[in-house]
Amino acid sequence: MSKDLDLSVYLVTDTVQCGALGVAETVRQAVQAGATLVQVRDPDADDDAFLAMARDVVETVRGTGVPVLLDDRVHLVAAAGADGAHVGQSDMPVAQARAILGPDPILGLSVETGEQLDWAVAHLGRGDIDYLGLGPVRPTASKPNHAPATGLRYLSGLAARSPWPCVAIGGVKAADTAAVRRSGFAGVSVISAICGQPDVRAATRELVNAWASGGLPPVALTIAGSDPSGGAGIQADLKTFSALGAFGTSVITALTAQNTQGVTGVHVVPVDFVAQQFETLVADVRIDSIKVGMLATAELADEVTELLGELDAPVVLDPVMVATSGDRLLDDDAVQAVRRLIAKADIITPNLPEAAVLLGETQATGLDEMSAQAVKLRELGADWVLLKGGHRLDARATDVLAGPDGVHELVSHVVQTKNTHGTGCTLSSALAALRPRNLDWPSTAAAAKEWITGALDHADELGVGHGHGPVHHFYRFWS
Ligand SMILES: Nc1ncnc2c1ncn2[C@@H]1O[C@H](COP(=O)(O)OP(=O)(O)O)[C@@H](O)[C@H]1O
Ligand SMILES: Cc1ncc(COP(=O)(O)O)c(N)n1
Ligand SMILES: [Mg+2]
Repeated sequence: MSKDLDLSVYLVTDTVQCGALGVAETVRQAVQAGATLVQVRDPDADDDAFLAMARDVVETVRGTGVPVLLDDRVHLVAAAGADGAHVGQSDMPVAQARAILGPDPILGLSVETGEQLDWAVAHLGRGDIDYLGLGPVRPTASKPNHAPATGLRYLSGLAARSPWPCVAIGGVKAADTAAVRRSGFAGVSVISAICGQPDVRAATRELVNAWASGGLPPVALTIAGSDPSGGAGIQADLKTFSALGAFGTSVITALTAQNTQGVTGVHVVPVDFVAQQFETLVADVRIDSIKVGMLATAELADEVTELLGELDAPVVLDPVMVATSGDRLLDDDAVQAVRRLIAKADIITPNLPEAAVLLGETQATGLDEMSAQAVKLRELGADWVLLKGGHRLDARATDVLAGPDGVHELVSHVVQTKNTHGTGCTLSSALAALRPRNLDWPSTAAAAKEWITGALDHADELGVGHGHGPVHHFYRFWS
């Protein structure tokens, strides 16, 4: 019988390591960030204290679909309302545990050696247990008396012989996750990689992402126009992706003839060929995040709206209307089509003039007005709105992020430079590059804002063009 167990990021609690945050709160945050299975473990607690803690944890994850197992104490599973148990080699024998639990609850078994695996294979039925925990991968503080760490290579040999899915346990870190996955395991089981980490959500997210990607870098897609001067459009997006560790792919919507002083012409790619670029790409390449920029015409905007429906990846929409130089990049009659596209986006990044056009209002001048407009823009259907304040710099460069739980400001110092060509393109593609490795949009936006401020800080080092030059996408790499 398959119980459809997702073992990929399996949290085992440690009361001491969870520290002041506590076991239940640690579990709550980890599950929120994507942990798939939880085991309550505290060998030192008496049954009453353990039961209370287990009930707390069960209550905390209720409704999430994430199962809760108890370490060792099979007799408390029913009382705690837990979904099963995990037994070690020196705990209650599997047959007895299964007899107490009945056929449905989840039962896991720790295995450390080839002999133990051979015994399990010879004596246990396929349905007696649901998974094996193989370890330790490294020596750990949680289980100091256990067998010396045998390492991943030895354990993956056991996993290959196991008729049950296996998780790797014992000192596993996010950086090990890709290797664990490639070694044939169904998941990583961790204590200290989550319990006691300064940011439990971020630590869990790192494991979840590392597992999901198998250690591969995210692939980001930009759907945008070309800027031959290299500071905006597709060129800025690919540089940004590269600088931030995402593999860049692109679908080109329009060619512009453009330099740092202005746009002298736009050649729109036929809609069918935009679709062909997209379909050919996604037929072969996984896409982890998408940035949409210049759309030029209503027809293209509608086509892209349709195409995005085929992918399940976060979408950043930069509703590009006018270049820094003042030249139009979107037909007047295309604004309605861009509004339709907004409903397909997770986050939109208008500048102040674009926000005013989308709302049919005058341009915001104060921060309160900016917040109000950001909130109103959410009604167009994107969960998140990053309203950029580059067109109203005072003592600070302040952007406003509006989301489901309110508004907050993203603040940086003002950079004294005229080289701001492509700042909007660069910021939106930074969001797309960073989202797969961050927990949520607020943390992604904070990282993107910090990065673009650095790119502006170093813009004058490039000396490209005579007008509004580009920002320095590779400031973290070039000396
Ligand atoms: N001179 C500056 N100093 C610091 N940050 C800036 C400056 N100009 C723009 N920014 C920032 O760059 C990003 C792009 O904003 P903005 O210039 O409004 O977009 P767009 O290029 O689409 O008009 C925002 O985060 C904004 O705060
Ligand atoms: C092809 C293309 N796409 C977008 C922009 C907007 O530039 P900015 O990032 O300064 O808003 C641009 N100038 N050219
Ligand atoms: Mg812009």
